Amino acid sequence: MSMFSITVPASTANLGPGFDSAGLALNLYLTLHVEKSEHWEFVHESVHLPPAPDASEHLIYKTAERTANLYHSTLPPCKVIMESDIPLARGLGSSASAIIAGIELANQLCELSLSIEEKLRIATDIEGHPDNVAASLYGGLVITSQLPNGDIEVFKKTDAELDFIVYIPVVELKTEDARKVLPEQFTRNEAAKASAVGNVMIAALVSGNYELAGKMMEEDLFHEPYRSSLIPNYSEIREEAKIAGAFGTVISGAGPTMISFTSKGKGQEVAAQLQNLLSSHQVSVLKMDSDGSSVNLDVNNFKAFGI
Ligand SMILES: Nc1ncnc2c1ncn2[C@@H]1O[C@H](COP(=O)(O)OP(=O)(O)O)[C@@H](O)[C@H]1O
Ligand SMILES: N[C@@H](CCOP(=O)(O)O)C(=O)O
Repeated sequence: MSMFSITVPASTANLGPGFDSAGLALNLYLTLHVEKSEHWEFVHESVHLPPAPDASEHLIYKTAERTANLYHSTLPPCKVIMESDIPLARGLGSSASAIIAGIELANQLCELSLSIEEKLRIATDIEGHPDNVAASLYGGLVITSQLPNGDIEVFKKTDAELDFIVYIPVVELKTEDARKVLPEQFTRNEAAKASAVGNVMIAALVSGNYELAGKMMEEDLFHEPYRSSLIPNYSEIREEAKIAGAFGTVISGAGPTMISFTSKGKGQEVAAQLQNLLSSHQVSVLKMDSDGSSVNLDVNNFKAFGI
């Protein structure tokens, strides 16, 4: 008998030049059903999830324990039944969604009453960058910046008139590996050019000038030039999606999935054309998730368990 469930959306990060800053929540979900138990146990019920490791090795448990410890609290043992639509290590923010789920789990079990800002700060400490975790937590399009004092500023927008097409290859690419190919440093000239591209892209995206936003997405200088060789069919997907009518196509997060932005209602047509060319990719049309993570209490059961 479930006490509560936690739902967390997937996300796409960067949107081209918004490296480690821009994120957008997508309507694929990680769901946890949490039951009281004598000992910790995870049960994975999805083709996207590998067999569950020991609880002590589970990213969600480790995140929940770290969160509880931060507030000098102890997690009561639970059985967690997990379902997921989010493919792992494909650039759709699976680790960020798991981290948000772990924080929400500790927040409920230990009655921490964390604010959304506190959740974001813990999640960013664990993930290393705020883009995916902010999108999964807040929903919508988020533009984030972590300040030197650790505070994280978040701008959120939910009214983008867009469809999103994801091209998911069979192969995995760990974010950790895709970060290793990036330069440690940029010259002032390189940094100025790269941030100018990002500035115009964000201004265009937020103001609804999607033609310009798509054009600038494809001009990224922060990460795409270094990662493109790791991405199956990178140039072909960009070129064919443009011909089919997409505003722009970029690497989703650290890849290997790519994502196109099209006008609302155009997604299916573009996806159908690209799926014909990409027999080994899964091509899907997704929508923005506007709400971010949520917790649904089964009030009767929650009280009955005395938590
Ligand atoms: N629901 C989950 N439960 C446990 N671990 C997860 C879950 N989702 C992701 N992970 C961990 O995160 C890794 C993928 O993270 P990462 O390389 O950052 O790719 P992604 O782009 O999918 O976030 C997986 O290999 C797994 O170790
Ligand atoms: N800004 C990060 C985003 C990683 O996203 P993921 O979905 O691949 O985990 C990066 O580009 O490394």
